[in-house]
Amino acid sequence: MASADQLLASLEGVSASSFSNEAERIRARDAVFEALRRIQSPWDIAWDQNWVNPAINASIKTLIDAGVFKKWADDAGGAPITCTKLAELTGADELLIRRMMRAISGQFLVREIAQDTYAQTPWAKALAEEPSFAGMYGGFYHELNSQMFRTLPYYLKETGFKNPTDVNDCNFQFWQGDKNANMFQYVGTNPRLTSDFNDAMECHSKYNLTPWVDIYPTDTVVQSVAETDNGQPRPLVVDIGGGKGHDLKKFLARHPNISPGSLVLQDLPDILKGVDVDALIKVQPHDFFTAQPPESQGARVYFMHNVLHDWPDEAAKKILQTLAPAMKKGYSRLLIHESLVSSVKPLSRVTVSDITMMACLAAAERSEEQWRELVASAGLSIVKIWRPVQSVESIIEVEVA
Ligand SMILES: C[S@@+](CC[C@H](N)C(=O)[O-])C[C@H]1O[C@@H](n2cnc3c(N)ncnc32)[C@H](O)[C@@H]1O
Repeated sequence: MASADQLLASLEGVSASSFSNEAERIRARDAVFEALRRIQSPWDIAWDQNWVNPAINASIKTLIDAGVFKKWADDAGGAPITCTKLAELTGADELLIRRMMRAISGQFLVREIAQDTYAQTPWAKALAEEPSFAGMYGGFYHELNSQMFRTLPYYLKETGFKNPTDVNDCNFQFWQGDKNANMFQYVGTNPRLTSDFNDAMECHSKYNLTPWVDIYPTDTVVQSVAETDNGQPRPLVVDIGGGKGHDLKKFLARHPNISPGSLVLQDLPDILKGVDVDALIKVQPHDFFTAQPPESQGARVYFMHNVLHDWPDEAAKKILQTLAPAMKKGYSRLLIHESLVSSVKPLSRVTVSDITMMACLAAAERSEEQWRELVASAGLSIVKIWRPVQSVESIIEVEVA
């Protein structure tokens, strides 16, 4: 048995770059987290969850809003810095900054290297450099997600602990006290929430997920003979519920020589307001509960990323049934880019997302069996499930049955 000193010494100096690949890093992270849980007392765990997380999140958001991370990077070059200097750069109260920097330093989010002097960590650097990462602490989480987690237990108690399945009568409406809108309609009416929501999705896509072009052989899409309609080529990829278009941007970066009009970005009109995409990507407001517009029918690929997990089975089936007539048999494919809940030891990222879907939309993450049932219920069939090792999400390739 290693002594405490030996154990601690072997942990010192370990960082994200200590591993030869991402799979090893994830394995180490999970092992260390499991060890932490064994070391923690029950009180430690309850303290972290109920006191630390809310206090630290509030401090982080305040420091972001005051411009601390950005000014630290832009005006001080990211070098070690005092709270006096941070107050000078931001105009915020020095004592307020000191209290909050002390708090986040206690969580090892910045490093205290001398009295009242802090050094950046990769996390603090990312907050400065990446607006969508800072958006993880934005309105979408503070004003929406965390509010819904607050009411979820009360809502479920009131329902007699029933698994929720109605997107128009669930925890979201319980929180709002109003049954006239679901979460997406609510987000769409508030431009700031819309922007925060889009940032959050972009950030998930950038940091949390393996890009779809690394999972599915997109060469086969580009190489296939394009179908035409009266001489006009059909779209290659229609991204349904595509948000800011980050998945089409990834496709375009991989296949820069495709012709204009090949890529179509669809979402609700409010969500698409002000999206900034390459001129090669056609932006097309579209509600997926209605038929595909004629010019987007018969596409080679319809792509849905984290769309169906937002909807309970009945609504998800309706979305698929509405899309199916636009798919050309033997040519069109639907790529459903989603997580699969494993039957044994499912990934924590997926199980947490599952409860988020429940809290916001009475929806759920699905197992392979549930995906198969859903796809078949809409008259479609699964060709193959592309399941990358160590990736959170898979691609379910679907054709007209
Ligand atoms: C979880 S987000 C995923 C966004 C994007 N595909 C991604 O992976 O980042 C779900 C998207 O579905 C869109 N959406 C919701 N209801 C819709 C509808 N009725 N028609 C079209 N898009 C809708 C939302 O606006 C949102 O952008």
